[in-house]
Amino acid sequence: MSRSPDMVEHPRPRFAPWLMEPMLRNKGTYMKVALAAAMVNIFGLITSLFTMTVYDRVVPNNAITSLVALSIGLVVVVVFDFLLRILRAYFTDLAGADIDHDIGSRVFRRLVAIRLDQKKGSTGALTGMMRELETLRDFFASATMTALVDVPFIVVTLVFIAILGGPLVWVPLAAIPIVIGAGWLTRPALDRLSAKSMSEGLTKQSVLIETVGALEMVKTSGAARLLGRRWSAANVAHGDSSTRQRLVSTIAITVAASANTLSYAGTVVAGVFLIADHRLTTGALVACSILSGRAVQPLATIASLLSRLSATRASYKQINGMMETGSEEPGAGALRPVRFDGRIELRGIEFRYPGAAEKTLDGLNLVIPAGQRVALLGRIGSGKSTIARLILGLYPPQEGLVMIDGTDIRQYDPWAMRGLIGTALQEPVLLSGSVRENIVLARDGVDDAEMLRVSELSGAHSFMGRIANGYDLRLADRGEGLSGGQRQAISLARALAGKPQIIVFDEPTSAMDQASEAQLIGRLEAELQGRTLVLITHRPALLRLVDRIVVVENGRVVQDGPRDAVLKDLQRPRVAA
Ligand SMILES: Nc1ncnc2c1ncn2[C@@H]1O[C@H](COP(=O)(O)OP(=O)(O)OP(=O)(O)O)[C@@H](O)[C@H]1O
Repeated sequence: MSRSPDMVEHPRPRFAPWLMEPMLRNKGTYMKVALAAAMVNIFGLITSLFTMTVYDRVVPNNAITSLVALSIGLVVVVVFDFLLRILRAYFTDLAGADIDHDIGSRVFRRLVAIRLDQKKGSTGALTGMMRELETLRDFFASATMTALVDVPFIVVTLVFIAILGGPLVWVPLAAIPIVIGAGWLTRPALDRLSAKSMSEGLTKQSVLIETVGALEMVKTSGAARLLGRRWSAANVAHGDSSTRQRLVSTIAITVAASANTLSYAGTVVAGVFLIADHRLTTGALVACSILSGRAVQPLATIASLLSRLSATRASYKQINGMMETGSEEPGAGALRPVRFDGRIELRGIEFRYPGAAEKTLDGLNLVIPAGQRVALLGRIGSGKSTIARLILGLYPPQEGLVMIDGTDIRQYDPWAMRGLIGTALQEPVLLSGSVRENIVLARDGVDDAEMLRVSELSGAHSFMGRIANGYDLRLADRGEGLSGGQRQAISLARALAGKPQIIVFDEPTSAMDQASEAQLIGRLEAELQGRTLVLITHRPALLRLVDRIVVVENGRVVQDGPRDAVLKDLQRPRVAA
């Protein structure tokens, strides 16, 4: 009788697809690793048989001819063993590098697509988490794979000992539970300490990133003392938990090492009695003592892996948390517009930032017809930049709709949609690399001619032209090496490149002098004809660019009309209530 599909339970996979898929893709390579590892184990057994034969047959009979033959055989085994070990390491690294590359790109793609309203943790914590990928890759892709192949050979080795040495097999058998027990007993403490140590490591990283990113401010505002305190507190906490974590894992690893020695020595001691009873030859004893060490050895490796398992699990949880955070990655049915007319509508918007007590936008309605140029005015903190963020789909509103060209923007592929909107936000953030790269940003359809055109428009050309190799000038992180106004001009050029039909400018000239601003406005007037402009500004001069002014207060539109009428009204002296 066939079961209905609904009755079939689908257990949650133990590991997430971002980890499993790249590993399974390398199945073939791991099979080769397993084969090489199996051969290496078999060679180990052969070596012990060689020793036994030498002790039992060659030494008593002084059989030099046999010794030569055996030695030649052994040399062949050693050569193969050498080659297979190298191949094993090579294939493991090959698969590791492939997995690393695959997981790395998946995690990076996800990081860029992370939904800002669901993002948790500071920049430092997020970058620290990327470092955890190393721990994860190393565990899953390298060491564990090799160790796992050795495990079945524990049984084979024990069977060999039982055949050669009979009851001697009880010695390594007794050592095995000790190793496993030490591993399991220390696990809970290790789990706890690993998670603690990792989160404290991330705190350290956060302080560091914040300090390095704001070095100029740290020096000028005297923030070094505050940050120094935070750094040493994070350092002490991290040092403390790492020391404890290492201590516990050392205990487990050392128990395994001691069990290995005990197993070897115990076999020798017990073997002496068996030889006395004529139940064992000297050669068999030597072979058994070698083999008993080999039987426990993989467990020692596993004990050390178990001690790393906790750290790996903590890293896995951390990265998986990020991978499961809401993503902007578009579904299969997402719309990918190639051009906008430029009509923007915000309908009944209620918006509160995650964790904020107050609503930032409260019942906001705004329709901007295609091709209209609108300024958003309002006091600081009134919600103007938030409106821009909502139009760009950086945050979804809790209530209401944001539409472009009559379509709810949630239906658009966010990357495709933002590619059609020219955006210059309040903080002009440049990247390391050349000025050219900063303007073009590897976008299709922005060639050198377009780059020069927009640089002239934004005013960037006036200073880039004066610098030798202007556009190939390499900038340090965040565009260090350029003035605030220069950075702003480059960020404007970036926004204008490709002639987007919709432009969103947030304080685009705040760092410019009046003359540069006036020239820019003159050039933009012609450029922005027929395009939709959302301009957020406190600078009156810029209002020349717009047809309409919308005044925002406490997240609502309180005034809206043609530019001159609203300006006149705003300039009228207010009568105190
Ligand atoms: N990422 C954020 N998380 C939480 N609250 C935020 C965030 N960004 C802004 N806010 C809050 O939202 C409110 C509106 O901010 P917004 O940046 O939209 O103001 P604005 O009108 O653009 O101000 P300004 O003219 O100073 O740029 C502010 O009270 C601010 O505290």
